[in-house]
Amino acid sequence: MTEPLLAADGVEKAFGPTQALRGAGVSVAAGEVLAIMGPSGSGKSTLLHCLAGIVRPDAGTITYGGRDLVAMSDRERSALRRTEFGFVFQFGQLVPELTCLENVALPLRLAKVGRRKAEDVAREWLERLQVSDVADKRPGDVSGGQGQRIAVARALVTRPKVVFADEPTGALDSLNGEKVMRMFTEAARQTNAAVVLVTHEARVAAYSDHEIVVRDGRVADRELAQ
Ligand SMILES: Nc1ncnc2c1ncn2[C@@H]1O[C@H](COP(=O)(O)OP(=O)(O)OP(=O)(O)O)[C@@H](O)[C@H]1O
Repeated sequence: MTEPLLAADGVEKAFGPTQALRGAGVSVAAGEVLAIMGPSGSGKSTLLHCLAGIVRPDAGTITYGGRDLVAMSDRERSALRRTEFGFVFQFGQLVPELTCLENVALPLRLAKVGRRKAEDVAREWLERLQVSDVADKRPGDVSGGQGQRIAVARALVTRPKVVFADEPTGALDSLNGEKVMRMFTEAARQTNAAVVLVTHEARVAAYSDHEIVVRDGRVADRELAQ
């Protein structure tokens, strides 16, 4: 069995009186795409946020590359998110004032890569996601599917070890949603990144290697996708 890169066990999390997670466990290996499915309010996003070090669980363990994520300081976790994790969300993640190329180059610029080099690498990612033609447009002037492919390029440009995606195709029609998923999972596999994907759509989860179903804050089911 492949060694997990990221693993959670017995994770519990309450928001006031709401017990969002009640002992959830899951693991993902490098190069693997994991889909977290389940009904609305079952705890999918909370599990993703715990795995990504955004939310600290009340109990349970989360290990990333052999390191204890729960024990890390906020500063260490935010450094880890910046350097080793990438994120794709449903909406509003691109900076509207920047061009698509500048948006994709931004994480590299923040990591102190020079402008020319950052833009060269960003251009390669736009090509890979087949959105080179909108490089000089602003996010407000591109289609929803193009915008999500730009968001995927921006998440992958720093070659993160894990990419977290919460309903990345939730705002798209099925044709565009599948195109985004195909390009996203292909690109992630090429870089050997693990992908943790929250979705309620079976056709999106079909791009994963493993699916789990979260119900009432627990992992109800774990099965190999075909
Ligand atoms: N920051 C928060 N403050 C208070 N309650 C929260 C918070 N985040 C989540 N919850 C609650 O925790 C439960 C699980 O929420 P979560 O967003 O993880 O579910 P989900 O399965 O991702 O739902 P959806 O598919 O609707 O996005 C819900 O009852 C939700 O209202």
